[in-house]
Amino acid sequence: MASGQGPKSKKLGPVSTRVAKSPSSSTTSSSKQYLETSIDGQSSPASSSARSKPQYFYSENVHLDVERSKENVTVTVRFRPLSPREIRQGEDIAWYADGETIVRNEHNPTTAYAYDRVFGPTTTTRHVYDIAAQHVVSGAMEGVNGTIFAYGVTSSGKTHTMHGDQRSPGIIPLAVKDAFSIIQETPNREFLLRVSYLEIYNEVVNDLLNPAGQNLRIREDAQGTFVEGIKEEVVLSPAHALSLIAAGEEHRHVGSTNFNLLSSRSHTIFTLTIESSPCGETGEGEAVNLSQLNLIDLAGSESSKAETTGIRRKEGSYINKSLLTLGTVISKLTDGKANHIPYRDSKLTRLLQSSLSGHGRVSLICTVTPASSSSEETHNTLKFAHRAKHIEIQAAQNKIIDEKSLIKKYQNEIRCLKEELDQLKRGIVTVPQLRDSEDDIVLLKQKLEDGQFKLQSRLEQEEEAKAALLGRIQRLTKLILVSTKASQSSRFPHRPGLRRRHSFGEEELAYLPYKRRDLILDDENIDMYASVEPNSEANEDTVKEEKKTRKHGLLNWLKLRKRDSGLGTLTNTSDRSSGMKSTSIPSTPRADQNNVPTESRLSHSLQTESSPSADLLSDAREEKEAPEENIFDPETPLTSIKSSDRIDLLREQQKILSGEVALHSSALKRLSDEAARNPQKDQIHFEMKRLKDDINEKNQQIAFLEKKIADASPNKMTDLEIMQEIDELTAQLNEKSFELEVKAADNRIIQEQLNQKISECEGLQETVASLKQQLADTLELRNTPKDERLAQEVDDLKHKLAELTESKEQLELRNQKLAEESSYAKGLASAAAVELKALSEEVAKLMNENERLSSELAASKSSPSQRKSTIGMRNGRREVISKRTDIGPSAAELKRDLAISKERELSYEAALLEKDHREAELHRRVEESKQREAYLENELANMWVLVAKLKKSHGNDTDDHSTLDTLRLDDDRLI
Ligand SMILES: Nc1ncnc2c1ncn2[C@@H]1O[C@H](COP(=O)(O)OP(=O)(O)OP(=O)(O)O)[C@@H](O)[C@H]1O
Repeated sequence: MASGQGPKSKKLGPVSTRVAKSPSSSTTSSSKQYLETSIDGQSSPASSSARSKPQYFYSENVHLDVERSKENVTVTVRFRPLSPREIRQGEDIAWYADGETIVRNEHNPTTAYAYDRVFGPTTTTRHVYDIAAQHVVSGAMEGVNGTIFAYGVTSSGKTHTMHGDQRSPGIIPLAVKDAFSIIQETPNREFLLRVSYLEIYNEVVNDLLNPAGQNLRIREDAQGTFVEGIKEEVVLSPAHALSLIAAGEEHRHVGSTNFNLLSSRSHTIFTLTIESSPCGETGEGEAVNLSQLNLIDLAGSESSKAETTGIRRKEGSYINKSLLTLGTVISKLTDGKANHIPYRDSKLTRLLQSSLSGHGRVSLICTVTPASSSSEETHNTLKFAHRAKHIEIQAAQNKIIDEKSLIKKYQNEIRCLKEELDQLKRGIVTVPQLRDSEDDIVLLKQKLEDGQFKLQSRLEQEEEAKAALLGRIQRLTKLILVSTKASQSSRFPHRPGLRRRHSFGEEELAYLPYKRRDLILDDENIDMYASVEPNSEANEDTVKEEKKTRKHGLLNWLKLRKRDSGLGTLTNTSDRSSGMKSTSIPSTPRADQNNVPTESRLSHSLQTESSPSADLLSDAREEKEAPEENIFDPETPLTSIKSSDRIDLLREQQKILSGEVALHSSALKRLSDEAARNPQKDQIHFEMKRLKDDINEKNQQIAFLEKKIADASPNKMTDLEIMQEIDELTAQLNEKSFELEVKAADNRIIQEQLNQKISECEGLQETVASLKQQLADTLELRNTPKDERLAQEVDDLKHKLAELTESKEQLELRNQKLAEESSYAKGLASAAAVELKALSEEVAKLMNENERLSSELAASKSSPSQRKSTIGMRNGRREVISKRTDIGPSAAELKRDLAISKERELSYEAALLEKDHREAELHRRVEESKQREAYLENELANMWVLVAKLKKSHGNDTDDHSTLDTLRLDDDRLI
C-alpha cells in the first residue's frame, strides 16, 4: 500500500483535464455547502410536505471548482434487484433511485439523499465502472493514487460489483483491462505493472498470492503504510493479472451465512502498482511516475438479525468492528475539528490511511438492497455514504526521481547489458579488421596458428555470453509494457523485435473458466447451465435474467471451492494453485513447469532464466513432442484449465513464438549483412544456419499451435473432453455430497450447541435483567440533580434529627422516672434502716435478757432442791414454773420471742439486701442513660459538622441558611 506521495500543492498536469470530466469533479470542496441544502424550494414533490422535517442532502447544480486542485470522494449508490428470496417473502420496496442522483424512501418520501450518482437495479457494472471507477483508473495510470471500494451490508452486491462474473465482469477485471488499454493508447511512455493481493481476516493480514505469507505486519515509512513482506508479481497482460486474482481468490475466506450463501468473510485489497516513464533512453535524473490503484472488496457488515454462531459470529464481530472504525474515521475526517483520527484502531483503516487522508482519488460505491426488511441497514449505508461525501482530497501526481523504481532499475540494467553486448559484438568484428592491418598480419597469423583452438573456444564462450545477455535483455524488456501502436517501429529502430507485443482485447477477460458450473444445492442458486458469450453484459431487465447471471463466474466458482473453510470443508485445489503461484516473477499463467532439454543455446539460456517466454516455449515444445492425449491427461495440471483458458494459453504461446521469430529474423538480417561484408567468416554462416533452423522450428511450432487453437475451439469439443467434463462434474458432485454430509454433521453439533447456548442465554438474560435494574437505579440516582440531592439529604438529616430528639426526650422521661424511683427507694431504704436499727436494739435487749435468763436458769439448776426424787422433780418442776410465773415471762416465751425476733431480723436483712440490689440496678441504669445522652450529643455535634460542610459546598444558599437555622433551633431545643 505504500506509495510515493507527491507534494500536495502540485498542479495537476494532464490529470486535471480528467478531473473536469470525472464525476468527482462535479462535487468539489465547495459542494459541501450544497450537500445539506434542502431542496424544498426546488419544486420537489416533497417540498409541499410541511408535516415532517425534510432530510434532503442535495448535490445537483454544483459548479466546478476553479482550481481543480481539490476534489471530494466520488460517492455512488448501487441498488441491486430484489433477490428471489426477497421476492418469495413478498418484500416491499423501501428505498428507490429517484432520478440519477437521489435515493428516496418509499414510505417517507421526505427522506432522501443525493449522491454523485445513483444506479438503479438494472444498471450494468460496465456503466457503474464508467461513472464511478474509470477516472480513478486513468488517474492511477497517470501517477495519481486511486482507491475504489465497495461498501454495504452483507448480500447487498459488493462482490458482484467488484469482481462480477463471467457475463458481467466487475470493477476489478474492468480496471485491469482498462489499465492495459491505456498502455496501448499511450505510445510515448513505457510502463511496468505489479500486483499484490491481500485479505484482512479477523484483523490478520494474509497474502493471497503467497499462502506462506500469513499474519503480515503493517509498517509505516515516509511514504505511508505498507505491508511488510507482501508478494508482488510483475504482470504482462490482463489475463495474467486476472489469473493471479483468481489464484488469490482461492485462498480468500468465504463462508455461508443465512443472508448470503457465499459471503465474503474478509476484506480484500487488490493493489496494482504502476510505474511509467517516457519511452526510449531516459536521462539519469528523469522522474518516474509511481502510483497505486487499490481495488477493495469489503466484507459486509452484519445486522443484529443475522443469527450467527461460533466462527461466523466471531468473523462478524471483527467485520463489524473494522467497518465501525471505518465509519468513525470517515466522520472524524469530515468533522473538521477532530485532531485525532483513529486510523490505528483497525487494520483496514490503517491500510487505507493514505487513501482516506486525501492523497489520491477515492471512489466509494455503496451497494444497497431496496428490500423493506433491510430498510434500516440500507438507511445506515446511505448515511455512511453521505458522510463520506464530505471527505476532501487533493489528488496529485507522484513522481519519484530516485533509482528505487523498478522500471528505472530494469531500464538501467538493459542499458548496461546492451553496452556489454555491443562490446562483445565489437570484439567479434574487430578480429577481421585486425587481419586487414599490414603490421599485425604476421602477429595475427602467429596468434591464429598458435591458439586456433583457444580462439575457437573463446568465440564460443563469447557467443554463449551474448546469447545469455540477449536472453536477459529480452526477459527484462518483456516486463516493460509499451503500446503496439504504429509509431513503435520508428521509435525503436535499434532494437527490432525485442519488445513483447501485447494486444489486449476483450477476449483476454474470457480466461475465466466459465464452463465450470456451480452446483449449489440451494434453490435460490440453482442456476442455468447456459453457455454464454464472454464479455456480454448481463441483461438486467428482469430479475429472472439476473438470476441466470449469478453464480456463473470465476469468483463464485472459486468461492465454492473454498466455501466454508471456517467449518473445515476444504478442497484440494489450493495445492495446485499454490504450485502455480510459486513460479518466479513474472509468472505468466501457464499449464506446466516441467523443464525440457533444449536444443539451442539461446533457448537454454532462456530456460535457465525461467522467463515467461522460456516457460511458454518449453510448454509449446512439450506439447509438440507429447502425444495429444497426454496434453489433456487428467493427471496433469492442465485438467483444471478449460478450453477457453487453453485457447488463451495457446494464443499467448503463439504470440511469444512470433516475437521470438521476429527477434531471430532481425538477428539473421544483421548476420547476413555481416556475412556480406565478411563472406569467409564461417562462424557467421554457422550462426545464420542455426538461426534459420530455429526460425523454421518456431514457425512449425506456430503452425502446430494454430492447429491446436482451431482444434480446441468450443464447437470442436472432442468426446474425450466431454468425457473429462462429465468425470469432473461427477467428481465435483461427489465432493459436494461429502461436503454436504460433513455439513449436516456439523449442523447437528451446532444445533446441540445452540440448545445449550439458549439455556445459557436464558440464565444470562435473567442476570442481565437484574443488572439492568441495578443500573437503572444507579443511573436514576446519578441523574438526580445535585440541588435535589442536597435537599433530599437535608430532609433526611432533619428526619434523623427529629427521631433523635424524640428518643432523647423519651430517655429523659425514663431518666426522670428512674430518678424518682431511686429517691423513693432511698426513702424506703432509710425507713428500713431506722426500723432495722430499732429492731436491732430490741434484739440486743432481748439477747441480754436471754443471757440473763439463761444464767439464772443455770443457777437454779445447780441448787440442792433440784437433786430430789423424780416424783419430787415433776412437782418441783411445776413449782419452778409457778415460781417463774411469779417472777416474770417464762423461758419458753423468751425463746419464742427470740425466734420471732430472729425471723424478723432475717427478713429485714433480706429487705436490706434487696434494697441494695435495686439501688445498684438504678445506678446502673442512670449510668446507661448518661452514656446514651453523651452519645446523642456526640451525634448531634457530628450532624452540625455535616450541615456546616453542606453549607460550605453550597455557598450562601438561602435555603441552606434556613435549613441550618432550623437545625440550630432543633439543636437548641435538644440542648
Ligand atoms: N446488481 C446486481 N444485479 C444482479 N444480481 C446481483 C446484483 N448485486 C448482487 N447480486 C446478487 O446478489 C447476491 C449477493 O451478492 P454479493 O455476494 O455480491 O453480496 P456481497 O455484498 O458481496 O455479500 P457479502 O458481504 O456477504 O460477501 C449474489 O447472488 C449476486 O449475484
